[in-house]
Amino acid sequence: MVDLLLIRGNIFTPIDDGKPKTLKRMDELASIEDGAIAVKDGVIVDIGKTDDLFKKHRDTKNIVDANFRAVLPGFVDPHTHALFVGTREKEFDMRLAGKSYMEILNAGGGILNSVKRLRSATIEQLRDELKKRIKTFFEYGTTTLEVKSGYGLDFENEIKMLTAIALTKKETPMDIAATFIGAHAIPEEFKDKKEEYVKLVVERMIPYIAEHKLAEFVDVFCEEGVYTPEETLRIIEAGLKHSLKAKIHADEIASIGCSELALKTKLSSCDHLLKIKESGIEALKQSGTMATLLPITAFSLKEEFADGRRLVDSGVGVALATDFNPGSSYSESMPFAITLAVLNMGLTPREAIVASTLNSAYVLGREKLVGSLEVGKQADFVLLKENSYLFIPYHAGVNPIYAVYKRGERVFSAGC
Ligand SMILES: N=CN[C@@H](CCC(=O)O)C(=O)O
Ligand SMILES: [Zn+2]
Repeated sequence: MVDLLLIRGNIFTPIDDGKPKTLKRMDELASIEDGAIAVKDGVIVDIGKTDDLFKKHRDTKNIVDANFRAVLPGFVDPHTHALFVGTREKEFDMRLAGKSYMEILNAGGGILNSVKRLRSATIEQLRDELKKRIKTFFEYGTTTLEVKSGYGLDFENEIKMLTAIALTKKETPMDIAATFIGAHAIPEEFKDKKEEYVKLVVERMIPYIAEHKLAEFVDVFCEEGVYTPEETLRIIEAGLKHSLKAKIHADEIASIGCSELALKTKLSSCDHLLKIKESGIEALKQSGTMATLLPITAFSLKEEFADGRRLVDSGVGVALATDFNPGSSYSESMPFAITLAVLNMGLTPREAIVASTLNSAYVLGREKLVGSLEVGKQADFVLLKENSYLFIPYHAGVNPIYAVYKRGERVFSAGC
């Protein structure tokens, strides 16, 4: 007997054929009108037409009627800074008045503002902050989430952040991928001795984090005035040597050769890419590195959006993420990211869904578990209020999510 039978859904899903979706394949969603999904032990064991599945599994006690709502894979958000203390709405106001993101950071605000507050928090406070935010992520349909460190910027506080993430993982059904980004800014105390800090990251933090399995990924803010491509490469190579996977923030504010690193080392993803040049696109394409685009950040910073259309047409695998953080993107909403990607980055609605599910599962190395609704994958799915995924960008600015299931258990319902 199955544990759950979802019936009468309009199912839309990418079909996983063993590699990230690129080019025309990114614009394809399989659909089952009046479809059903059978779930056993949190995993999809059958999927097809309601009539067929109902005959086979009608003895189950748990039947959910989707009432012809759209059913999609749960969103996979592969880039967030969701663990922080305190918001930065005053900086938002300063940006509206004309100050730039980098001016605020260079004056000791921005990321460094969040660092001051994080350092005085306990692990338990951090865990509670993250748990609270995970509730909101579920409400907006995210069922797999990357969370970065990067507001500690010293050994003790980076480890504290990653320990809080590990603690949270035990207390939530959300699947969390932890990323170490000790090189997220230059700590104030290392302002004039960045090389010493890079050494600390490479020689002390990475080996400790890898040994204690506190992170899956290493990340670097590769940017003008922050970490150079050379420093980034050293940090990434140290992470890879210790069996972490690697990703970088690249070409967000200036193009200084960061995405081009994809040709020199093994990166799971280059993220942001607002200012990517042809050489960067070529590097991603040749190396098969994914591009993770963060449209809410461009929107909040009032910057020109990354050219998603050009990246897709060049054959690069594109994923979408919220970049949720207290500075440049204070939104947990993947539906909002999808809306902006469709309206401002030139992606089709289908490409934006694939970028938020299967392609982002590839970025996090979870493609065998999540990202599509297929037999053998986790029963992570969302029911929309309406009958088509098109309502996500079309009915913009409202939450399109009706219910969310993680491993076959309901974790959010709009009615409750
Ligand atoms: N650009 C660097 N890091 C984050 C912002 C973090 C913050 O401002 O707190 C980003 O991806 O946008
Ligand atoms: Zn980021």
